[in-house]
Amino acid sequence: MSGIAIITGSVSARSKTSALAARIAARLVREGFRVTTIHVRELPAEDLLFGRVDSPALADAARVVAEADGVVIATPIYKASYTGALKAFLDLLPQFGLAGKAALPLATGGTLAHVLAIDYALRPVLQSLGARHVVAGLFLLDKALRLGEDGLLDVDDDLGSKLEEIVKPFIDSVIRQGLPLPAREVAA
Ligand SMILES: Cc1cc2nc3c(=O)[nH]c(=O)nc-3n(C[C@H](O)[C@H](O)[C@H](O)COP(=O)(O)O)c2cc1C
Repeated sequence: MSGIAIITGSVSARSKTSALAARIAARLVREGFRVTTIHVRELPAEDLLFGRVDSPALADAARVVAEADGVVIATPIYKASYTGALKAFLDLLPQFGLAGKAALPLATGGTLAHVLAIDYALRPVLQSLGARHVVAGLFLLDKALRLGEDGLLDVDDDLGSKLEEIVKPFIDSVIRQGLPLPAREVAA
């Protein structure tokens, strides 16, 4: 069974981004993946800031990423980019910590002015970490996301089909990486 690591970058306890990530997690579990979610806000802040990679909580989180076949990164946009908390965690990963993995970038934000933050901010860092395939991501406006009392995301048909559109290529990419390369590519 392939493993997926989901990394959420919100610092809020009641987070629309984390609710979005939970929805994606449930979809991936239904598909048969083993899913582990790392909420960066739950990692020890001082260890994160001081780059203590050997702290047990950070070492565990890094191991989850290392062992995953695919990674979903879900972040709110802060100051036109992904959050500093997320960056602190990504900085602790090895230089090519996403090598061989499929990656799905997700962002929530308050303004469409920053809809491209996925492409100009998040995608380059995933590529620099060696991700094999960064699939098309999704930016959602916070006002389009509603949380229920239980903290779960209300998903109407429109949102449901947007999520399906981005999850399917990610699943295909994770599955494809387990397949042998065509002979022509191996010989090259
Ligand atoms: C400190 C801070 C900075 C923000 N900066 C931006 C921004 O530059 N662009 C934007 O679109 N939204 C910005 N937002 C809005 C959040 O991205 C948006 O509300 C997001 O959905 C919050 O996600 P969460 O509920 O998971 O924390 C900012 C919010 C905060 C708290």
